Amino acid sequence: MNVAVVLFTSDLRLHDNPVLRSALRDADRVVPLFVRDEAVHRAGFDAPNRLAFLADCLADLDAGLRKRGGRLVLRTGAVAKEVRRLVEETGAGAVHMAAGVSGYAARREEQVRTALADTGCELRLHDAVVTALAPGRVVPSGKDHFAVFTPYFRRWEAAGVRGTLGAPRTVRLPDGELASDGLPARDDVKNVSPGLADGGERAGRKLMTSWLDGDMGAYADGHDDLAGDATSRLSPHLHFGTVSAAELAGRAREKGGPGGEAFVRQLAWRDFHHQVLAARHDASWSDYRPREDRWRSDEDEITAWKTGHTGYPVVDAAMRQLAHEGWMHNRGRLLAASFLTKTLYVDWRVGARHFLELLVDGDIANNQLNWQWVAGTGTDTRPNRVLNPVTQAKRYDPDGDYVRRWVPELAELEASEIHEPWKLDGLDYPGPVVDLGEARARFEKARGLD
Ligand SMILES: Cc1cc2nc3c(=O)[nH]c(=O)nc-3n(C[C@H](O)[C@H](O)[C@H](O)COP(=O)(O)OP(=O)(O)OC[C@H]3O[C@@H](n4cnc5c(N)ncnc54)[C@H](O)[C@@H]3O)c2cc1C
Repeated sequence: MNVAVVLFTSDLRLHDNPVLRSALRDADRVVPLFVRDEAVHRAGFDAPNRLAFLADCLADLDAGLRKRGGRLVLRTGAVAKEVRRLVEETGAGAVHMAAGVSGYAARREEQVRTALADTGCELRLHDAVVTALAPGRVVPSGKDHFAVFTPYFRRWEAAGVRGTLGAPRTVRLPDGELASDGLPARDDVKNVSPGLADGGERAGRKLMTSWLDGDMGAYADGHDDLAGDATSRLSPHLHFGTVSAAELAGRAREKGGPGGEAFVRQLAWRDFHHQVLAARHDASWSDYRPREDRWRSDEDEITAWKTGHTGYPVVDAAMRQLAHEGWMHNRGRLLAASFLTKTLYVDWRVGARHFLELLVDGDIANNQLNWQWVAGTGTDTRPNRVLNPVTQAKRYDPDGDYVRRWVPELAELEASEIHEPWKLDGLDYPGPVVDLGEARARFEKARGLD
């Protein structure tokens, strides 16, 4: 009996999963394993919204495996130790897992490799599982990653994504009993955002299909329209791997048209940030391009930002959407992050940490590098641009419907009033936490632009 272990990580799916397919090709018995890693818990990365979504994903993965004759084995502890234990229990000859991009993933890979060193069992890593294109697959000459998106995108497009793999028909477990912890239940997780989406591969594939079958044409012009909500909302599924980035990019490319092209470009942004982090693990919490910032830290202002009470309606709407759904529209993320880092001139790490506490798609590569992009310490080629929350609101929420949805205090206001409520009297809504002109001057001085 030839046994392989499949260690599921950020690839909680049966469709288009090169890790699972390789294991099934190489071995006649496969043990699907997920380890609830103590290190993730210690790092505080198991925030309630992601834990709840993960519970859905594990339940669905287990159900899909059972339909095919298998099941998910769940263990809790240090990943390397648990993998070794299972290898000893089953006599597995190989452990298959997806290659990751973060420092955490690199350490985990190394620990598993070390733990297996004297077992005769090999670790096999698979590329292009978490991303559509593997990090390092395209690089500028003499460098290990692209630091600018546009040239990366040209090479990304030319390289093309790999073909899609189907889901396996059967998964055969080794003979005998295998111990497993009980699956976590979403309902047992406390402090979950009330509007959190459902997780799991079936939910992800349903969303992907309706997105690809829908009017993607509207995406090209509408993806920045805050109230229109015309983006895919697939980010949590891409984060947990319940939807494959390669399959999604391949299918969106086939669909084509301006909407399909604009959407594929966003998927390439995801790969771009992943290849930056893969080459620069330190960029998760250190400035990618230090600017000698001496950030401010006013606790009242930070609290106003976190709770959606800055007095700038579009920023407050975005922050309240985050609290309610565990998700925020991309334009909202840009505005909220610009407001914190450039208008309040607060360290991007404060904002990134808060986002990671709430975002269901909270992802080290995408979150930290987007925060750095906005703060001007990352890969933006115009690092000192400041987004004005009033002009941006008038442009991306012209009727005020996004603000009305999330800031009920302002629901009765006309479109012409809603983005500047300080001009009106008698509202139960805070005044602006800062004057925009003064804030811009402060930022320009700090960056030596005055
Ligand atoms: C400050 C800030 C923090 C962010 N934090 C995260 C995060 O933790 N996790 C996360 O997945 N995305 C993050 N993003 C990127 C982006 O906002 C979300 O991916 C997007 O809003 C998710 O919605 P969607 O799936 O409907 O996107 P769509 O517009 O439908 O795009 C499809 C997919 O493309 C990818 N994508 C889109 N925009 C970006 C981008 N700017 N960078 C990288 N990938 C992108 C995402 O995987 C997304 O699901 C952040 C952006 C900013 C400005």
